[in-house]
Order: sequence, then structure tokens, then C-alpha cells
Amino acid sequence: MRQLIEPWRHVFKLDPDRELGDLELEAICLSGTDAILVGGSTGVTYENTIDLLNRLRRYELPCALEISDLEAVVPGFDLYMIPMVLNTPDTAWIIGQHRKAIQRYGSLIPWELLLAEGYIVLNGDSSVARLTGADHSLSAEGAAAYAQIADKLMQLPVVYLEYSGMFGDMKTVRLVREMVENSQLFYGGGITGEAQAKQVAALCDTVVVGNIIYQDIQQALLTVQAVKKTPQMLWE
Ligand SMILES: CC(C)=CCC/C(C)=C/CC/C(C)=C/CC/C(C)=C/CC/C(C)=C/CC/C(C)=C/CC/C(C)=C/COP(=O)(O)OP(=O)(O)O
Ligand SMILES: O=P(O)(O)OC[C@@H](O)CO
Ligand SMILES: [Mg+2]
Repeated sequence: MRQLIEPWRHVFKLDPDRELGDLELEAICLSGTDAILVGGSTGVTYENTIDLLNRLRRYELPCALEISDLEAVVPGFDLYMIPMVLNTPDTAWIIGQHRKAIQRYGSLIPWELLLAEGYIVLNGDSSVARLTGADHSLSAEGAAAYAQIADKLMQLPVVYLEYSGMFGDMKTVRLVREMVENSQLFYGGGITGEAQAKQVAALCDTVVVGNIIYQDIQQALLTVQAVKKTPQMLWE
């Protein structure tokens, strides 16, 4: 499954708990983005997730489900991304929910379709920070240390810098970039247009765009080419 995500430079994250019209969904799916990630931290249910998947299947894009709730695990996605929040003191969000899921689904789990994400949650005002009690007031060095735990000790396929709702601190992103060697570095949070998309694209492997889809779809669409046309800086 690492091969599936490797070429992803730009991804739109769609929240099943938010409304998107058919025309807007079509524009998103035909925008040239590399994949759709379905997820949200609150209000995600089996019903709204399966409904969104059915609508997405009219298009040929890869669709991944980022699991945030045990009750909303829907079959039929190309890939299941499993967040593990590294900077929370609450083990429920690192491995606890995961243990419950494995006990519940047992032999039904298509392990070859699962990818773990080492999440580092950095916006204290986001629902995900409130939900998980994440220690968001990290220095750049603190965030980079968590990134090294994910990349070097745990050898997770994905390190996810999560600033949901706020544009991140590029000094922190740059330091994390310098430390991550093997994991694919995802960034999500507060991208509202081309300029921000380009800054992140220069530093990270995969740029995730979420909320702006629901606020200003034209700006959201512009982020696709902004990312695609920006080469990544090379790191020694
Ligand atoms: C037959 C079949 C397909 C069976 C399925 C098998 C399967 C895939 C089983 C699951 C196995 C497994 C290990 C599951 C994990 C279960 C689980 C609930 C884990 C917890 C994940 C977690 C840490 C959740 C916390 C929240 C979080 C990190 C969510 C990620 C998404 C996110 C950050 C969204 C951002 O939220 P957003 O909506 O942008 O926030 P705002 O509201 O502020 O905008
Ligand atoms: O919604 P935004 O702020 O774009 O963040 C994207 C995504 O990373 C949230 O998990
Ligand atoms: Mg959101």
C-alpha cells in the first residue's frame, strides 16, 4: 500500500459530516488531485461515510478512509489510514481504540489495505486536539523528536503534521522535514490558497487540503496545480 500513496503530492480531505453538492464534488474529483481522503474528527458515522463513498465511486480517483471512529468503519475503500496520535498522554488515541478495533473486526481486517500514520497534532484550537488532549504546545525540536520516533523507531509509513484549521509554523515543518527520512511526510492544516500550498509543497511529500473546500471551492481547486508545479526541496 505504500506504493499506492507514494505518488500522492496533493490530496483533498472530505469530511462526511459536511455537505458538498454534486457539482462541487465533481470539480474536486476532476481537479487533478491525486486522491481523496475521507475523514473528520467529529460527527463521522457509518451512514454519512458510506453515502460519501458511494458518491465518490462515480470517479476513478483512489479513495482512502482515515478511521477516526470505530462505528464508522466502512468496507469498500481502496485503503484504510489509521491515525496514531503520538503527542497525546491518552493511550486511547495511540493504541487503545486500535486494540478495540482489532478485537472487534478480528479476521475480517484486510491488513494489506491498512497504513499507520504517526500523527503530530499542533493546533490546540482544533477538534482533534481537544478530542485527544494532544500536547500541542511543542517547540519545533519537540515536534521533530516525535517525527523521529515515527520515522526511525516505529518506522511508520506516514508522518502526519496536523494543523487542522490553522496554517502551520514553517520553521517546525522545515525541521521535521530535515529529520524524516523514510516515512512519507503529510502536512494538513489551514491551506486556503496557492501561496500556502506552494510553501508546504516545497517541504512535504503530500499536501492535504480540507476545510477551504467548504468555504471557497475556487481557492481549494487552485491548490492542486500550485502543489503539482512546486518541486520539493532536496534534503541531504
Ligand atoms: C471488512 C472491513 C473493511 C473491515 C475493516 C477493518 C478495519 C479497517 C479495521 C480497523 C482497524 C483499526 C486498527 C482501526 C483503528 C480504530 C480507531 C478508531 C483508531 C483511533 C484513531 C484516532 C487516533 C482518532 C482520533 C482523531 C483523529 C486523529 C482523526 C483523524 C482525522 C482528522 C484529524 C481530522 C481532522 O478533523 P477536522 O474535521 O479537520 O477537524 P475540524 O473539525 O477542526 O475541521
Ligand atoms: O481542514 P484543513 O485545515 O485544511 O486541514 C486539513 C487536514 O489535515 C485536517 O486533517
Ligand atoms: Mg475538517
